[in-house]
Amino acid sequence: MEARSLLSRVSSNITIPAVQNPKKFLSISLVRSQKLVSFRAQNFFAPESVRSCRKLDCVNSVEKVKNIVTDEKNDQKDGIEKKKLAVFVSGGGSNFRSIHEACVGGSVHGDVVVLVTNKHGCGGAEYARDNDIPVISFPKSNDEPNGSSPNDLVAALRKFEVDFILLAGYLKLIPVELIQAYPKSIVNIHPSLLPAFGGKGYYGMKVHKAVIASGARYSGPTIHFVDEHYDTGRILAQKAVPVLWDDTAEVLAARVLREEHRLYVDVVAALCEERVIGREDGVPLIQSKENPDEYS
Ligand SMILES: Nc1nc2c(c(=O)[nH]1)N[C@@H](CN(C=O)c1ccc(C(=O)N[C@@H](CCC(=O)O)C(=O)O)cc1)CN2
Ligand SMILES: NCC(=O)N[C@@H]1O[C@H](COP(=O)([O-])[O-])[C@@H](O)[C@H]1O
Repeated sequence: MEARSLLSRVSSNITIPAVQNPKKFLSISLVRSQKLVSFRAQNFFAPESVRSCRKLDCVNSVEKVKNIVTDEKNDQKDGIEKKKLAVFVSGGGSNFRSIHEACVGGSVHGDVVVLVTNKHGCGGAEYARDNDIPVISFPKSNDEPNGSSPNDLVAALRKFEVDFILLAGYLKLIPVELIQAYPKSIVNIHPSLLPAFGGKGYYGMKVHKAVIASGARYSGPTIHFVDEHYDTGRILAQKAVPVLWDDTAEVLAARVLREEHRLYVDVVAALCEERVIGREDGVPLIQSKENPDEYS
């Protein structure tokens, strides 16, 4: 069904406070002119000094989005605070690097405040250390005897005042403790067009080999919210790329990865600018920065 047909007009701006769980308070406002809900979780576990009501005024007018004013001193852009990001990696971390570079360059209104990995020697962790980004090992394992427990990791992420968790080539299952602590605030990038070629066993080159063996003519990255199972959370963004007749898994992987870097930066920018809107049926949409009446 066309997205527009699901969008109907409501007469006034209604704020519906909904406590999603004792650790979080979700303030949801219906946008005046469309039945869309923007959401941001407020973290009650932040120290009192930084706890602030970040109830979001939904932005749906061209004026508001276009007249974005950057207040460098207070890390604000048109009243929207800069978001604190935790990135989870297991490997080389090229998606992590492109997100970090976008934060440093200003195209993403966020800061990577901590890196989490199950491989403390991986390329992503090396890059984090080279850029003075703290590294946390998770989970505890034979390889990582100093790894954190789920509850210790949640406590650490609270101390870093993390707003969003970005999985970028992280190869372990995120436990329910983390998902409950960060509702609608954990996203993952997967290198196929989910729901195809996803789930346990589908990661890295295994995904691209399966795509080629299937004869699929298209593949591409999917970014989705994370739930308690592998690759079954709500899809937020996708980008199709062609699969050519003579592609090897490596060639296809490189083509998909180039699009991953672009797509993830665009999605993280939307998350940090609070342009992710819930459609009436629960499908998350991204509001266009250039034309706020358009969604994708
Ligand atoms: N709760 C969730 N955790 C994670 C998700 C998710 O959607 N929900 N996404 C994955 C990333 N991922 C696909 O995008 C993925 C990663 C790893 C696996 C997998 O089968 N892993 C193997 C172990 C691999 C290893 O340790 O080297 C396994 O579990 O047997 C599937 C999909 C991140 N976490
Ligand atoms: N199922 C999870 C999965 O396969 N994730 C994939 O791992 C790669 C990590 O690359 P990077 O470390 O260079 O960002 C990326 O292609 C990402 O989509």
